[in-house]
Amino acid sequence: MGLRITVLGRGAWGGTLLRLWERQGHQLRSWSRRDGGDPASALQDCDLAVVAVSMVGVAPLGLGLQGRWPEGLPLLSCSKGIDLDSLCTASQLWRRHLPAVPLAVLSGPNLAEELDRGLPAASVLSSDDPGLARRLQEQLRTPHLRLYTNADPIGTEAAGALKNVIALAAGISDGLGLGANAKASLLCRGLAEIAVVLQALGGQSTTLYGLAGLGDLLATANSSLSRNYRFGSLLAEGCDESTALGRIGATVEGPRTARATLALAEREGWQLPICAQVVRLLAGELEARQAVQELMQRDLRAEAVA
Ligand SMILES: NC(=O)C1=CN([C@@H]2O[C@H](COP(=O)(O)OP(=O)(O)OC[C@H]3O[C@@H](n4cnc5c(N)ncnc54)[C@H](OP(=O)(O)O)[C@@H]3O)[C@@H](O)[C@H]2O)C=CC1
Ligand SMILES: O=C(CO)COP(=O)(O)O
Repeated sequence: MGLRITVLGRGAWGGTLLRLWERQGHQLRSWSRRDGGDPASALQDCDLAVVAVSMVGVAPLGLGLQGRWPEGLPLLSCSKGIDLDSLCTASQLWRRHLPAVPLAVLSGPNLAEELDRGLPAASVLSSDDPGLARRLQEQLRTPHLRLYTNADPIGTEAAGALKNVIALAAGISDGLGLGANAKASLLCRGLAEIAVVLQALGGQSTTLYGLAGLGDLLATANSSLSRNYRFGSLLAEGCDESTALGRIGATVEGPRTARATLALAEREGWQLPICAQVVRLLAGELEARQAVQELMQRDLRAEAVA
């Protein structure tokens, strides 16, 4: 039997998920900020709430729904990033506002446009509650979207957030025409930076090499369908942040996530050189080629991750 699913946030990703599951025979309803109205009313009499708003929308939405969430209604969080104000992932914010909500995270190499075209993809459903993850895996899979489970929501989110920063850097590298060696080196050292954050936040290293980590990094760092990658190539052309954001005209999570991650890194004493150069570039402190040069000239070290 089909589920009654409410999608909160009908942007590119929310819209794609809506169409995907509607085709599977589920009953879909949605709410988006541009509709106005009360999101809580869209949650009445449904079996699952899927949240696909940008990271900036998570905290205000959580605040607005606090104390008004239907008891026992599971929430599937699909936002990828680290919130700049709280330095939290989406599920950490949801836990703050809705402490008792049954919570799962969806993340993986899922460029919306490819899924809309009916191309095959895989993704991971992550929850501290293995029963919830397995139930959603069974109910939400489609012939074109193969779902796996894991029990590492924080690692899954850390990987999904940080890959956007590295995909942005990959767009810069390709935009500057630095070649395959540079790109491969950047992705490897980028993966090492993702590992630092993931492990420090309590995530599991298997997640790093799974769909939400390496999988999503490969998809977004190699596709011009990725807004983060395209944003990076615009920086390489010499655009500043606001011009590049204006040209893309949709959510680009990498810049805010890079700033939030660097704030965490400064607080916790992590070394994240690529992320730090992205933030300096965004601030207009240096040009893209100079950022690369400085990365190449850092003190030599062993390859170890942390
Ligand atoms: N596009 C993709 O391929 C994928 C995206 N994601 C993630 O999904 C999230 C959404 O991305 P995507 O749909 O592509 O982005 P879009 O820019 O297409 O849409 C953004 C969505 O967020 C909503 N939103 C923004 N700010 C607020 C706010 N303050 N309060 C409430 N809602 C808000 C928008 O509402 P409205 O337009 O109604 O104002 C819209 O529904 C991001 O975290 C992204 O990383 C994950 C996997 C794939
Ligand atoms: O997360 C995504 C694909 O998995 C979407 O990437 P962009 O936000 O860079 O378009």
